[in-house]
Amino acid sequence: MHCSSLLLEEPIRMSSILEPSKPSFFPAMTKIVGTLGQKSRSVDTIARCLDSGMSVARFDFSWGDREYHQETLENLKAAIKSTKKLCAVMLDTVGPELQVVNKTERPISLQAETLVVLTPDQNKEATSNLLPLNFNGLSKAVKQGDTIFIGQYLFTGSETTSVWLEVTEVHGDDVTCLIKNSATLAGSLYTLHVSQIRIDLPTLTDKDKEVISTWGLQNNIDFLSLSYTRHAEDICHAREFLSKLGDLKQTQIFAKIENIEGLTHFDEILREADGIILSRGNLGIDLPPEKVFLFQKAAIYKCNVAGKPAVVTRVVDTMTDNLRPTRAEATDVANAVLDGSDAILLGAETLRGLYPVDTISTVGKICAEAEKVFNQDLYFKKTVKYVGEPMSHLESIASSAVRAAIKVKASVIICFTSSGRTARLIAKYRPTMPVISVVIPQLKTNQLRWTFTGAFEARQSLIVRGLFPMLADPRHPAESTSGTNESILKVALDHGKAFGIIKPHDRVVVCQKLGDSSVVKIIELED
Ligand SMILES: Nc1ncnc2c1ncn2[C@@H]1O[C@H](COP(=O)(O)OP(=O)(O)O)[C@@H](O)[C@H]1O
Ligand SMILES: C=C(OP(=O)(O)O)C(=O)O
Ligand SMILES: [K+]
Ligand SMILES: [Mg+2]
Repeated sequence: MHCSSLLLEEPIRMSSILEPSKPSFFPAMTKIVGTLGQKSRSVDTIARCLDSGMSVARFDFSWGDREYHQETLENLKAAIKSTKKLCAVMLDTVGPELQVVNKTERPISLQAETLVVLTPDQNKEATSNLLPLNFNGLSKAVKQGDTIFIGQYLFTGSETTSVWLEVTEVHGDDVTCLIKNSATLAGSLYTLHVSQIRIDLPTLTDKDKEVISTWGLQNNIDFLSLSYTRHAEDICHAREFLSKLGDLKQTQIFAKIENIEGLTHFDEILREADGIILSRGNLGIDLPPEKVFLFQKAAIYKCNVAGKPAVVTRVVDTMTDNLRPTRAEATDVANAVLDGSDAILLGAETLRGLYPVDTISTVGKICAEAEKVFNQDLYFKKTVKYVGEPMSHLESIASSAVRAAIKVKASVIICFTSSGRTARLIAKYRPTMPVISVVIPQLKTNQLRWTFTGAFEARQSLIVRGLFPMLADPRHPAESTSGTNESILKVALDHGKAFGIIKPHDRVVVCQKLGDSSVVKIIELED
């Protein structure tokens, strides 16, 4: 994984492409977020997902109730225990998502060139010419000629179960549309998307607030995935809401950019958010297809230079039903890694797919191959130039640690961190070797009870490219004032050896704060 000799910007010997990859004890540096649901909720399947490289589990409240998701989460906990693999928890909100309500769950066949009426009257039964919605403001939001898309939850955009409509008339609360392609809507949950309009619904809905303050609080969620983030204020509101919920003030907020409104406010959203999810499913409907790549490259660049994680969705849709991705999908995953993304989010593939575990391992393998040819040198220079001078003390130390590690061909960087800040700054410079971030717990009190910090910080690094957290023993002194306190370092080295990433005679770069000075040191191991 770490000593790459190939660079895409240089001529590659074609036969070298076929050389087998060196066995790696570590999964890819790029992280995998899996959406857990019907096909990925047993303890056994989740354990295999963890073993294949999933490090964040997404629970999407667009569907399912609290009890259902709690059962899945209990299974996740059991799987974490049996595999000894850490996994973070992400709660995904419903937000202003428009849904077709099909209470009977009978399939509805829609015929091209016929008319269908969209109504807010949810007491009506869904039929081939009438579709009830969960929203009563559609007729005020659309006009004749607008394009509407309806697809099953986690649609790919091209299946025979998705339909495109054109608005022909608006009367009262109802909207009449011409069906552009024949399709059969099967199942109970259908998402409706109107291209490029504003939906007058709050980003954090009452249902979302209820779920966060019950399920979210009970389970100490690491990430809130804020669906349809459209403005920076959406993040501020969500942050304010979380701040009143005890430990959830530590929850990180990832803004999902799913429409043009979010895209146009990208810079202000990035300033407030802890990370970004490039929600290509919905955004791919809102944007003309020829513009999607441009958004992806521009957004990932901005996340990279800000040092905030970028997560890309909808990568191997066809693996929902197939054991192998298409060539286009396989290339797309690699390109996401080359663009600089931190993590890949799997949706339908793990939720209702036939091959959740194979999907994770296939995506992981593609990521690992792409990481080998990632032009770290170019990336490093670009980032240093963007940051400019004078650099902050910590940023200078972090970038120097990465530089030193590459120069001496270190097998791993070990960093000590409490808040996670140092680890994130090291990851920002995209080292080619894994970073073991040793999270040093701090004891804190609220006058009633003592608690240790560190668990959130460790799990939250599971979405950052290259970071592999390790929780330090709280009995070790948190404030190490002398270089002689090396006991935690020894534990970290042993951890790396046990995982097979550190071998005898390897070089290791260590980045730590000692008293009020920061040090980068290079150690050469004996045996
Ligand atoms: N070898 C070590 N053993 C124990 N603690 C250490 C060692 N090296 C550094 N530390 C402690 O780790 C903590 C790292 O936190 P800090 O430097 O504040 O990072 P961040 O800003 O990322 O939270 C500090 O409290 C530091 O004293
Ligand atoms: C992941 C996405 O959103 P959802 O929450 O609807 O799956 C997406 O739009 O790509
Ligand atoms: K959602
Ligand atoms: Mg979406």
